[in-house]
Amino acid sequence: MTTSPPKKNRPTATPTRTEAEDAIRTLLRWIGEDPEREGLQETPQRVIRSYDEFFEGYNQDPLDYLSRVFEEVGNYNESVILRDIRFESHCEHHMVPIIGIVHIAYLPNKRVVGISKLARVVNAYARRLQIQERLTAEIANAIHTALQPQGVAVFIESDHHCMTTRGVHRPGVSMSTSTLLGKYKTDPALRQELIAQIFAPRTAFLR
Ligand SMILES: Nc1nc2c(ncn2[C@@H]2O[C@H](COP(=O)(O)OP(=O)(O)OP(=O)(O)O)[C@@H](O)[C@H]2O)c(=O)[nH]1
Ligand SMILES: [Zn+2]
Repeated sequence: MTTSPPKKNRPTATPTRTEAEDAIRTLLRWIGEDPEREGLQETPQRVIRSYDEFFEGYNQDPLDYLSRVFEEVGNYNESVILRDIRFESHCEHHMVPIIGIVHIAYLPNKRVVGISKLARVVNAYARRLQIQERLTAEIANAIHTALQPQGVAVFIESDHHCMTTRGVHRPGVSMSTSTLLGKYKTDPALRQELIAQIFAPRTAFLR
């Protein structure tokens, strides 16, 4: 599977910031607007600053976040599960938001990672142009490569704005994807237990 290319490996030369802002002026004219009217004069700069945030993942190496591991885990040998990690991405077909949640589980093999780093990995891949299937697989593969755990599972549920605000206009449709690696794939009982844990009702005090 191809992964989203980091900025430094991009096949085409990076335009200057001014060229990027000019492209926004072109789009403003395309939709019938006057880029010189007062309210729009600074919009190209604002849009490009927004792009810096939306697509910051191209400047991040997710494996860096997983490089600090902890090995003093006692004999902990059960799943580590993070549920409901919110993410914001953009679909690569229409460049409009995909908003959803990721659930991550891994079965450690003597090594664990700081839990915030898993959310950072999600961010590093989500803040690129994506399709959900690839986002799911990339998160799972990164954890698998970095931690070499006994198993990894990633579940994503999301809302694709390209289906709700345009095109087929179907609000309320959610897309679910999953990537299961290692024991979660090969051991049906473990998988079933995991799915029951991940999709169990949330404890009231954690809401
Ligand atoms: N598999 C997959 N499809 C996606 C994802 N995000 C958006 N899409 C779909 O990508 C497809 C692109 O289809 P095209 O026919 O090339 O584009 P389009 O003419 O804009 O299609 P419509 O959205 O049906 O109007 C659409 O069916 C989208 O719903 C995603 O994460 N995964
Ligand atoms: Zn789309």
